[in-house]
Amino acid sequence: MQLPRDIVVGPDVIYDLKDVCNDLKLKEGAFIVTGHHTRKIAGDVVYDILNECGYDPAIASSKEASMTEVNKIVELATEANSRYLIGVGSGKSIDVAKLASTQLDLPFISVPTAASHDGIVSSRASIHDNGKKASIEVNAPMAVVADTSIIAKAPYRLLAAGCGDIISNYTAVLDWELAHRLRNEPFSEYAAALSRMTAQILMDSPEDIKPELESSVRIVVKALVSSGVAMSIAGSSRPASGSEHMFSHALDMVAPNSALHGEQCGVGTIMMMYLHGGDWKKIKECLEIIGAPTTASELGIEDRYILEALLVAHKIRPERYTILGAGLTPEAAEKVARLTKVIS
Ligand SMILES: NC(=O)C1=CN([C@@H]2O[C@H](COP(=O)(O)OP(=O)(O)OC[C@H]3O[C@@H](n4cnc5c(N)ncnc54)[C@H](OP(=O)(O)O)[C@@H]3O)[C@@H](O)[C@H]2O)C=CC1
Ligand SMILES: O=C(CO)COP(=O)(O)O
Ligand SMILES: [Zn+2]
Repeated sequence: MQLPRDIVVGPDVIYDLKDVCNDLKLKEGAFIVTGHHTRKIAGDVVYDILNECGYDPAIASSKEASMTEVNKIVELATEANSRYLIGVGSGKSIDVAKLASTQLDLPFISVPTAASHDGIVSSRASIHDNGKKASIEVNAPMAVVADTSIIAKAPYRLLAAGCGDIISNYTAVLDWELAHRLRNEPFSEYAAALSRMTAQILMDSPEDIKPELESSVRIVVKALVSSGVAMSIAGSSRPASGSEHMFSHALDMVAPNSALHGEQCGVGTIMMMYLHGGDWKKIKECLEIIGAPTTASELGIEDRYILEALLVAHKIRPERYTILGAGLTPEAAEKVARLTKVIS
């Protein structure tokens, strides 16, 4: 099991990066992978911090989580003789840096600028290749530096999306238990309990999550860290990714304009909880309090794509058994989407 050695969360901790690097015996040879927006927000700050220490860093922006971008970063980091990689930004930049560092067999540090997904700490990378998204086992970050002052200034939509990604742990664990019972799939009680407890913390007090509040960011970041740790314990994304994630991945494929990963997973959780016979109304209510989308129109996605995604979701990852089983009939898909008021 791989876990980060240092996890630093709090206001202005980006300026502790030098100490974190020193603790890990990482000095010269940083390669910073950042995004187009997040470069100005934090990528250049990280560059300046390391440059002022005389560590001679290199920096590149990545535009998408694709194998093309991973190959580009591997090439640039090799040319620069880099000794470690730092992913600074959103889910896509972090995933690209994570996979590139694994391919190069170099240490990786995660510096998220938004609390929008639990990949900030996980030993997985979600990368597009040949039109399909793959969840790849990678080395976990050696350290995570989550500056809550930066994250609190990110658009609130990103924080609400992170809550959707956490709440989705409920149905992910139910799917995992189902697969364990029906298919004798290996199951970790500890990873499942950690994942469920993480979702429970948010469900118990969703009103604590508010825009521009450093305390809200701290709650969500800590939950995302726990969720990522649960994946590392399990050695797969099972504790945090079930049928609701398959629905989100399917939506990414069928909808012309998909929404944020965590937003789609939250809406997926409402519908998958209905299929599990659980309290889907509570999930919906909790997302509403947080201010995350609960309907197709709030996602900015037409109803017909929701139905299309529901029909193909079981094919996204056939080896991962979930409540979707061999797939929904068109009538069942329409029923779950209408009853849960995801479509009107
Ligand atoms: N590896 C894993 O275990 C997991 C991976 N994922 C993956 O992560 C991705 C989703 O990540 P997510 O972060 O939701 O979405 P994106 O990576 O699509 O980022 C959304 C946008 O937010 C911007 N952004 C980030 N931080 C800030 C900020 N502080 N201020 C202003 N804008 C900001 C980004 O800018 P910029 O253009 O600079 O990037 C980007 O345009 C998906 O590809 C998903 O599959 C999700 C969960 C787990
Ligand atoms: O998004 C994830 C967990 O929140 C990772 O899951 P996937 O394995 O579905 O990419
Ligand atoms: Zn997710």
